[in-house]
Amino acid sequence: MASDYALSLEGVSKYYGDFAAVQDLSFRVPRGSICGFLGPNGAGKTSSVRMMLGLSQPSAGTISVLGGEGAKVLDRIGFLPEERGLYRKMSPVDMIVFLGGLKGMKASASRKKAIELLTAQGLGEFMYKPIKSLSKGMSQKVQLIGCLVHEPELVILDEPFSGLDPVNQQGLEDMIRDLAKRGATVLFSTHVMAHAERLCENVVMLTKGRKVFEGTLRQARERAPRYLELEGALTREQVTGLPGVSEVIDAGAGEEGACRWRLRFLPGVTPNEALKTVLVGGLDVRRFEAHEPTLHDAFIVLTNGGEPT
Ligand SMILES: Nc1ncnc2c1ncn2[C@@H]1O[C@H](COP(=O)(O)OP(=O)(O)OP(=O)(O)O)[C@@H](O)[C@H]1O
Repeated sequence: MASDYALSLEGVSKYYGDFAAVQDLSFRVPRGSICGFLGPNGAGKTSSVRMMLGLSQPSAGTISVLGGEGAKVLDRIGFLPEERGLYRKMSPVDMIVFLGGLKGMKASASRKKAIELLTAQGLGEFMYKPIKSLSKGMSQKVQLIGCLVHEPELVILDEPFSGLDPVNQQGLEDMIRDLAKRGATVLFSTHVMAHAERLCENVVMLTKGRKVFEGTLRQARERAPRYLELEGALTREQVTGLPGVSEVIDAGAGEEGACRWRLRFLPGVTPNEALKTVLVGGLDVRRFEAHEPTLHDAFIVLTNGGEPT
């Protein structure tokens, strides 16, 4: 029976000399899912991706890709590297036919697919012009289409959103969703949490080569503290005494001389009890706002601001 996982890493480490770029990394990506591979600069994302593809060998541990090893299943993988590079004098169609050929596609089949995908991505009028006449966003789309032309089962995208404007970022998000809809597995690396928040079921977070989190978006957000902001004629003593409060931060002056307090809560405690006490107790509150943590909040906590915990 085929494995339920498109990608599986077990105890993987990568040393460059004495320096450990990746340490004891284990995680799995279910088939047909979109996985965000998250971490600050230098976390070890690219080093890990290169090992998944068989472009470099792990110093320790094992990697299974589509039931085999990266180098053996390369034809079933689509890869967008962080460093982009296209032949500037070639046209998008010829470039994509060339890239399809590297994956064993016949020129007639890849040409048909290239025209179809370029047209769908709004590049119809540029498909026979030299790539050097395209904008950066357009070139990036061409490179992405080049890595998808052979309809790979697993798509690995290293920092695919970097250098794209918001409209092209949105277009790329749509392309990633479409890939998953047709059954492909997508893993993309990024340090911008908003993309992962919109796209992923599961995320893996790395810091300084070590995994600090693996799980669903909801599980990640639960790791960040919630907070409640209260504005009114309230003293620090009054808000500190509310149920479940772990920390009180002065958030500056509110309107008409009111105080603004930001309250953090003990792990697992919701702000509900504190709010009830405020309202039932008749405290002078003019405004309140409960803040649900975002993936960005979770990233800051889980990566300890980029330092290992
Ligand atoms: N070939 C190499 N030789 C020595 N050190 C390397 C090599 N490649 C990467 N490193 C180091 O390993 C660490 C992880 O780098 P890597 O490129 O994997 O991180 P990353 O998470 O992809 O970072 P970024 O988001 O900045 O691209 C960094 O400290 C980097 O300097």
